[in-house]
Amino acid sequence: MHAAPAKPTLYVMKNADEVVSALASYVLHAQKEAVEKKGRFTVALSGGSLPKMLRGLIGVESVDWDKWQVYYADERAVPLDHPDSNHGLCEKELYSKVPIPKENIHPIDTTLLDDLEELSDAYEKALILQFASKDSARFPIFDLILLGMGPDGHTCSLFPGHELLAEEDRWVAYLEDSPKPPPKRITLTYPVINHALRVAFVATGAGKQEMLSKVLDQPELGLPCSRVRPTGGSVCWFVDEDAAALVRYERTEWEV
Ligand SMILES: O=C1O[C@H](COP(=O)(O)O)[C@@H](O)[C@H](O)[C@H]1O
Repeated sequence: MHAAPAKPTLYVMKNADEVVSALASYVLHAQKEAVEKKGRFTVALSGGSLPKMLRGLIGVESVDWDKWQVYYADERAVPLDHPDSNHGLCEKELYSKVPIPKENIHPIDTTLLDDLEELSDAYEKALILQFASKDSARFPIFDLILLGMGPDGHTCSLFPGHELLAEEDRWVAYLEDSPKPPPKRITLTYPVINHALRVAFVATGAGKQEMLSKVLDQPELGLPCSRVRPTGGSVCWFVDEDAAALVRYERTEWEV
């Protein structure tokens, strides 16, 4: 029998700083559980506003950085030092400030930037190496996927109305028509996101109010963020009061 898709849990904090510390405890808990069970912690990070929100982990002794294996929930097809690179942003906001081994970070292969099919296939192969063969595991099971919510309700590089919302087979897909620049990107697909053990969204600020209410209060709209419903895992939202101002969805008290 298949597990039912998880219902989102909503944690609302007073402000962005409280989101940062709640998120740090949540990530640490996920890390501890994963390392105890498997000796490693597989994480997919987003770009945008997310990397900065991980600052609560910087300088924390109980983070086992050498056990982290970091991938990207989505990436832009640009060189790693380009201002649009999600990897570049994570480097600036996180990796440069913590002792994470370079070999545990898995960026895209920038020799393949001219051929997006090759680029996404190569990223899928990198996942296969980490998570066993594609034949033995239908989809990889990340310990944690950290996501943001764009102003149009997109997450990863899965945009409203885009054909990739219907992808059922590939682990990593590409697009050349992202409505948000840059147009060329690769992204994890829903089957991968919805097989993760934990998925956490982070959204702060009044600019996210309307979209957050649509995503949580009107899932029937089918916005990309609303389609994140892991089966066998959990999905939660870490937001601040500014972002949650219009949301009617039930809140859950955050317990450290
Ligand atoms: O283009 C992207 O946007 C989303 C959302 O960004 P945010 O700045 O509104 O948090 C991000 O999660 C994704 O990784 C990125 O490529």
